[in-house]
Amino acid sequence: MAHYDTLSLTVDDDRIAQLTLDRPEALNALNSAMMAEFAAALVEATQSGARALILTGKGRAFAAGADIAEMRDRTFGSMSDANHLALWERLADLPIPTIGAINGFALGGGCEIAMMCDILIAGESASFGLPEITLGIIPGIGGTQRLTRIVGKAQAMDLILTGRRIDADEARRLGLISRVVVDGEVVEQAQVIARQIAGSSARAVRAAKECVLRADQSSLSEGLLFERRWFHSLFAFDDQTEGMTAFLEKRPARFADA
Ligand SMILES: C[C@@H](CO)C(=O)SCCNC(=O)CCNC(=O)[C@H](O)C(C)(C)COP(=O)(O)OP(=O)(O)OC[C@H]1O[C@@H](n2cnc3c(N)ncnc32)[C@H](O)[C@@H]1OP(=O)(O)O
Repeated sequence: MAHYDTLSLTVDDDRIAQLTLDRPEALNALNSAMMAEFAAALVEATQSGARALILTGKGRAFAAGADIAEMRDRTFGSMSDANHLALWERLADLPIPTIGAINGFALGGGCEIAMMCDILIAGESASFGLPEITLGIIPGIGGTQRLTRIVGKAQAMDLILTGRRIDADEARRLGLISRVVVDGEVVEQAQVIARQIAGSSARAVRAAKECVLRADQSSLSEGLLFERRWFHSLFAFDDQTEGMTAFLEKRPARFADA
């Protein structure tokens, strides 16, 4: 793995990649150096053959948002010419499942990156919010769009216009995250989920991810057709025969790429 200054990337023997944001002294504030390294690390993780990626933060935050010190003196020209913050979107395009393991603060851009993950689990004392309004700006890493799709207009307006923070239980009630776990066990629990995914058929996992994501972006009839076509196509591969044979022979399936 390459050396990074603002994050670390590991890939273990089970082909689980873990990307850890690593600027704990600034609560993992997302600066330009981290954004460039993040994009490079995603490429490296994918090329390593990883079957799932865990994203977490070092210290008492997942990430407390974009780096305010770095942004304060920026101008409209420098922000728009550089299409600032656009690189973070690469996470949403990753072909393998992503699991956000949220410890502590996930605010502003931290919350927005978390919402890009496919599966999101958080420690009991994690907190989420989009406080950009208090800085005289709005979310810039997809926060208004993703939050509205996830929780609906009224809740999104409430959270974005007031900038208030919510705890892990409220985030789960609203649908932002899927599981709340004991603080300190977030990464461990994410690894359990990642191993389960890595032991499944790689093609079926990819198909499932593409279909679920399609649900957000297409009409129901297009989504249903997309799902059915993927379903049919999985019968072209050995994993389907192996999965069904294993069930009938009452043994665990042994998928080729697991
Ligand atoms: C543009 C959009 C993306 O769409 C954004 O993300 S804008 C940023 C939105 N985020 C915020 O507004 C959160 C800012 N941070 C806080 O409100 C607080 O730090 C806190 C998360 C509530 C934690 O407060 P606490 O009192 O526990 O800790 P400190 O405030 O002393 O923070 C420690 C240390 O980290 C620095 N820091 C925290 N967040 C950021 C940030 N977003 N950018 C830059 N630096 C940040 C903070 O300045 C402290 O540094 P120190 O004074 O110790 O040098």
